[in-house]
Amino acid sequence: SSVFAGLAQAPEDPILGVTVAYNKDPSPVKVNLGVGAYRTEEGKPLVLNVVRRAEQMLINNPSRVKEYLPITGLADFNKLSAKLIFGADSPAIQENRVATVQCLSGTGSLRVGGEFLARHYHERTIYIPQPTWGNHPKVFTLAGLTVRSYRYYDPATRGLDFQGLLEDLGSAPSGAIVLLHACAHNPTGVDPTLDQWEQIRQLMRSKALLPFFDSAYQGFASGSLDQDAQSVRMFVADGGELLMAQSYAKNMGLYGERVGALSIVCGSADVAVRVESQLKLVIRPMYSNPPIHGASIVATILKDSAMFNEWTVELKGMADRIISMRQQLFDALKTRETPGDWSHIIKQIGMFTFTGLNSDQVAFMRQEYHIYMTSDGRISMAGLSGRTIPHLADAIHAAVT
Ligand SMILES: Cc1[nH+]cc(COP(=O)(O)O)c(/C=N/[C@@H](CC(=O)O)C(=O)O)c1O
Repeated sequence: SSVFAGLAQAPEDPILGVTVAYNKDPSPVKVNLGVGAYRTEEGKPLVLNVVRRAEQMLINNPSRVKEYLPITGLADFNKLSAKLIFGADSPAIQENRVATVQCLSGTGSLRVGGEFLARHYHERTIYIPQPTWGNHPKVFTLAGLTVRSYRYYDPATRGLDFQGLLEDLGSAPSGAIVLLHACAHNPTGVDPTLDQWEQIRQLMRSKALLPFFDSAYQGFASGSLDQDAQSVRMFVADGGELLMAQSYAKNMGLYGERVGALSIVCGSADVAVRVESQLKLVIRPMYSNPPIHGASIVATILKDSAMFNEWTVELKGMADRIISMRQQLFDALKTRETPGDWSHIIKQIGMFTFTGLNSDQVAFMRQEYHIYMTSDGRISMAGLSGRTIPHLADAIHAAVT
């Protein structure tokens, strides 16, 4: 017998469980469009050339050791990560008002930030977009925050519910925390325009709402690292405070290395010093200190201008391939005269298309066509290729007719 004999079987994760089901399917025509992980035209995971070069340099470095990193992580990596998202000319960086800690990828950065806020911030409520990344509510609830939603997506227009967003944030208690996707909103692929971001910023600052940015796709939405950071930089430019979770999983293809950073932009340098000291008390009993390998790869690339440029070229290549998948899927549905307006496929940006297909149609496509996607109708465009697009278009056509 076991002391855990009474334990219930937990359900599979809505996103990562799709890969579990996909792996069990023996069909030769199966396609995995679930997890947001980039695949090449040949359907294979991609290790960027610049990452391989950086790893080679690290391995060849005779003085390389495997000592513990500080609780806050690799110092070079932290400085370079802040520069990447806030900009090399960021006033907040120049005034030493940014506390940055290396965390376990985007998820770890969100969790450490959530725990820090639950411990040290006066407002325990965090407003997250409806819909949002499936893990967000669990991360913040377990961190000790109270999760509420703000309207974000309008199914009727398949666009932003901007009025609903402004109303919900307008009626939030002053000082509440607001989670914002920096770019390439997951799962909808719908981002506010720069004008709308400015209205959001004004409303939030007028109510002292605390921005918590989640940047998991910088460079993936537009292909430009700077363009995809514009929303964040508008908030930093006004001198206000914010939290920022960064992930290198997608834009540097470091999924399994778990490389990310949490930055807190503070009102003054001496506050930033105290914030960093308190972040260490969150991290030490959680995982003590972060892994060295992935952060060393990122620091090697970001600090060398030639490697940085090579990275931006490879990143744009990934973004462009995803955009061409959008166009090809849209064209394939047009050719089939599939009923409905599918223009959102080419209007949405980032890794995902929020198709509008319902859970029954998703289940049908899995059973009949071995297409694997999340039940909310989200498709990871990076999982497609010229070879699989016709098969997906056939499945969508059959599902809606
Ligand atoms: C918005 C967002 N934020 C954070 C993460 C966490 O990424 P990390 O690997 O911890 O750096 C992901 C991952 N999203 C994809 C993978 C996943 O669900 O874990 C996805 O939505 O498929 C996000 O989509």
